[in-house]
Amino acid sequence: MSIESNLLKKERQNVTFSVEELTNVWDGGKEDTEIRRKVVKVFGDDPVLKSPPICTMTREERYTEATRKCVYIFRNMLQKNGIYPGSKEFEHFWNAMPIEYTLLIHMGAFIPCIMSFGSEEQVAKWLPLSANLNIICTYAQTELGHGSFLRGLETEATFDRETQEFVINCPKVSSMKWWPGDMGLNANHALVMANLIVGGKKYGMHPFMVQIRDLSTHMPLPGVTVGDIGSKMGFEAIDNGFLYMKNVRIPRENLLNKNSEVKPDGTYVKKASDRLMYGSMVNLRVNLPKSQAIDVLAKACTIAIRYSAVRRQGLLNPGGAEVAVLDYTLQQHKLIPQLATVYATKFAGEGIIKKHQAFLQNMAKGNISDLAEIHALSASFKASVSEQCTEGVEVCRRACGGHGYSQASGLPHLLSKVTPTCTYEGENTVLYLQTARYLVKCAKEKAADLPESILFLVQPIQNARGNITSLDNLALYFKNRAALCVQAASKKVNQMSNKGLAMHEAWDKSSVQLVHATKAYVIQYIFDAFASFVKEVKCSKSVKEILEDLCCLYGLHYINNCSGDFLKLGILTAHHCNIAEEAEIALLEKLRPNAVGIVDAFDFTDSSMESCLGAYDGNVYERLFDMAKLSPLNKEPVHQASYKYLRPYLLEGRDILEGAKSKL
Ligand SMILES: CC/C=C\C/C=C\C/C=C\C/C=C\C/C=C\C/C=C/C(=O)SCCNC(=O)CCNC(=O)[C@H](O)C(C)(C)COP(=O)(O)OP(=O)(O)OC[C@H]1O[C@@H](n2cnc3c(N)ncnc32)[C@H](O)[C@@H]1OP(=O)(O)O
Ligand SMILES: Cc1cc2nc3c(=O)[nH]c(=O)nc-3n(C[C@H](O)[C@H](O)[C@H](O)COP(=O)(O)OP(=O)(O)OC[C@H]3O[C@@H](n4cnc5c(N)ncnc54)[C@H](O)[C@@H]3O)c2cc1C
Repeated sequence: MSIESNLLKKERQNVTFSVEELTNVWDGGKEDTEIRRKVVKVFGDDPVLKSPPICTMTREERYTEATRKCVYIFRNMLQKNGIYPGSKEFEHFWNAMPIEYTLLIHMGAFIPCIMSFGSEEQVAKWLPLSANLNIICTYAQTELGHGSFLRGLETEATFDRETQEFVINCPKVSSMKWWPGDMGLNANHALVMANLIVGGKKYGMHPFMVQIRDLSTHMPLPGVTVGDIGSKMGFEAIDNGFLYMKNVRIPRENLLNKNSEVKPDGTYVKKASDRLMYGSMVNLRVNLPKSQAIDVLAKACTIAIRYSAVRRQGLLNPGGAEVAVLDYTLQQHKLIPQLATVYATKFAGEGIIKKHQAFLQNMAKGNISDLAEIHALSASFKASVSEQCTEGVEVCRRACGGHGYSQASGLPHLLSKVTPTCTYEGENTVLYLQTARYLVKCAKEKAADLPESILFLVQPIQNARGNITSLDNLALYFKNRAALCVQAASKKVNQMSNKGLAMHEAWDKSSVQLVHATKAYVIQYIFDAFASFVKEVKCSKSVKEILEDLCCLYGLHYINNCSGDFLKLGILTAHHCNIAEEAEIALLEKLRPNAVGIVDAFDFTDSSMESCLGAYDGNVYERLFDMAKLSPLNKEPVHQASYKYLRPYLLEGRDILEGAKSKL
C-alpha cells in the first residue's frame, strides 16, 4: 500500500461519526441510499457503459461515446430497471449517469415542456414518441441576438389561413436559434419559441413543434439550416446548435395549445395566464441546481479534501515531519466552508422542490396564486446556488495546486460543467432583478397579504439574545440584513423616482442595491432552511453535531466574508465580528478530523469523478502517472511534430556538443 493510501486509511480511522448514517441523511433515508446504490451498481456493472477516460478523447469521440451511451440508457436501461419519472429510482438516477451525456435537453427540458404546454391530445401524440427516442426534440428559445429579453425574440410564426399552417421564419441572422442543446446534430424536431402573428397582429412568444430533419435520412428539411455551434469552454459532448429557418411550414395543430389556441378561422383564444409561458423555465430553475451545481461542488470537495489529506508539503513544526496540506488552517479555511455550502444548498433546494410540487398540484386545479412567489424564489435560488458552487469548485481546483490544473484531476471538467449554470436557464443578474421586482412589491404590502417565506420583510427588526453564534441568532442576523437591504433598495428606487426620474431609470440607477438586497434575501432563505432541517432531522447525536457545525460554519463564513454589510446596517458590532471570526476558525479545527469522513458520506464512485486526485484509495501519484501514459501524445516514443520541426536544430546541437566533447 502506498504512503498516500495509508494516510487516507488513517484519516478514516479517526472519524468520530458513522459515515453510513450521514450518507443516509444525505440521500433522504436508509431506503433511498439502498435505491441509489442499486441504480449506481446497475449502471456501473454494465460493460456497454464503459468508455476511455474523457481526458484522453477528442471532442468528436466524446460526442459519439456520450450519444451511444445515452441512447442505450434511455432506450434499454430505464424501463428495464424501473427507473421512470416519479419513481425513487429516477430521483437518484443522476448519480448513475456517465460522466458526460447528451439528450439532456430532449429528456430534461423538452419532455417537461410538452407536458406543460401541450393539450391532452398533443401530449398523447408527442410524449410516447419522445420517450421512446422516435423523435429527438430540442428546446429552441435563445437566438443569436437575444437570450434574456424574451420579448425581443425575432423568430416569427405567421398563420396562413388558406393552408391552415404556420410559416416559421428567422428574418435576420440575429434571429436564428443559437445554443439549444441536442440541436446541432441529434435533434429531428425543435420546440421553437416564436412570435405568433395572426392576420397581421402580433401575440408574443408561443411554443411550436417544428420538424427540422427527415426521419429516415436525418438530412435537414427544406428551409432549415442546422448545425453545431463549435467548441465551447465545456460540455464538449453536447451538440449545442444553430437553427436558421426560412419559410418552414408546419400544421396549425403544431402550436402547443394548452394555454392558447388559433382556431381555423384565425381567431386567437387565450386559455390561461401569459405567465405560464415561462413555466418550463421555473421547472428547470427548481430542478437543475442539485445535479448541475450542488453535486458538482460535492465532487470537487471530495477530490480536493481527499487529495489535501494525502498531499504533504512543508512543515508545521520546525524540525518535524512534512504535514498533509489539510492540516494548515488556511487550507481548511478554503475547503471546509465549501462542504457547508454543499449541505446548505442541497437541503434548502429540497424545500423549494417541495414548494414547486405543491404549486403544480394547485395549478392543476386552476390555482396559480403562488406563481409570483415560486418564480421569485426559484430565480434567485438558481442564481445564488450556481454562483456559490462555481466559486466553490474554483476554490477546490486551486486548493490542489498544480495538479488541480490537470484534466486528470477531474476538476477542470467539473468547473466547466458548473460555470454555465450561472448563464443558462436565465442569466443570473437578470434573474436576481426578477426577484428584486417581487421583493420591492412585497415590501409595500401588509403582512396579511404576504406568504410566510417573505413575512420577515415587513415585521419589526428583532434583537439577538445570548450566544451570538447560535443557529437562531445567525438566522436572525440574516433576516434582519435582508429586510434592511430590501427596504434600503426600495427607498432608493422611490427617492430617484420622486426626484423626477422615470420608473425604469430609477430602477436602473438602483439596480446595484437591488441585486445586493436580493442576494441577502436568498442567503437568509438558504440559511433558514438548512437550520430548520438540522433542528428537525432524526439522527444520532454525533451526526447531528456534524450537521450543526456545518450549518454554523455556513453562516459564520458568509458573515465573515461580508462583515462590512452587517456593521454598516448596525446588526453586528466590531466585537461581534471578532467573535464570529474566532468561532469560524475554531469550527474549522473541530471539523478537520472528520473532513474525509464527510466527503466519503457523499458516496461517489471513482468512475463518477474520473479523478486521479480524488479516488477512494488515495493512490494519487500512481494514478497520475498511469493517466499521463494514456495521453494520445504519448502513443509513439517520438512525436512526428517534434521530430519534423526540431530535428535540424537538434542536429546542430548534437554537432556542437560532440565537437565540444572531442576538444576536451
Ligand atoms: C433525464 C432528465 C430528467 C430530469 C430533469 C431534471 C433536472 C434538470 C436537468 C437537466 C437540465 C440541466 C441542464 C441543462 C443545460 C442547459 C439547459 C439550458 C436551457 C436554457 O437556457 S433555455 C433558455 C432559458 N432562457 C431564459 O431563462 C431567459 C431568461 N429571461 C426570462 O426569463 C424573461 O424573459 C424575463 C427576464 C423574466 C423577462 O423580463 P421582462 O421584464 O421583460 O418580463 P415580461 O414583461 O416578459 O414579464 C413580466 C412579468 O412576468 C413575470 N415573470 C417573468 N418570468 C416569469 C416566470 N418564469 N414565471 C412566472 N412569472 C414570470 C415577471 O415577474 C413580471 O411580473 P410582474 O409584472 O412584475 O407582476
Ligand atoms: C451551455 C449552455 C446551454 C444552453 N442551452 C440552451 C438551450 O438548450 N436552449 C436555449 O434556448 N438556450 C440555451 N442556452 C442559452 C442561454 O439560455 C442564454 O445564453 C442565457 O439565457 C443568457 O442570455 P444571453 O446569452 O442573451 O445573455 P445576455 O442577456 O446578452 O447577457 C449579457 C450580459 O448582459 C447583462 N444583462 C442582460 N440583460 C440585463 C438587464 N436587464 N439588466 C442588467 N444586465 C443585463 C447580463 O447580466 C450579462 O452580463 C444555453 C447557454 C449555454 C451557455
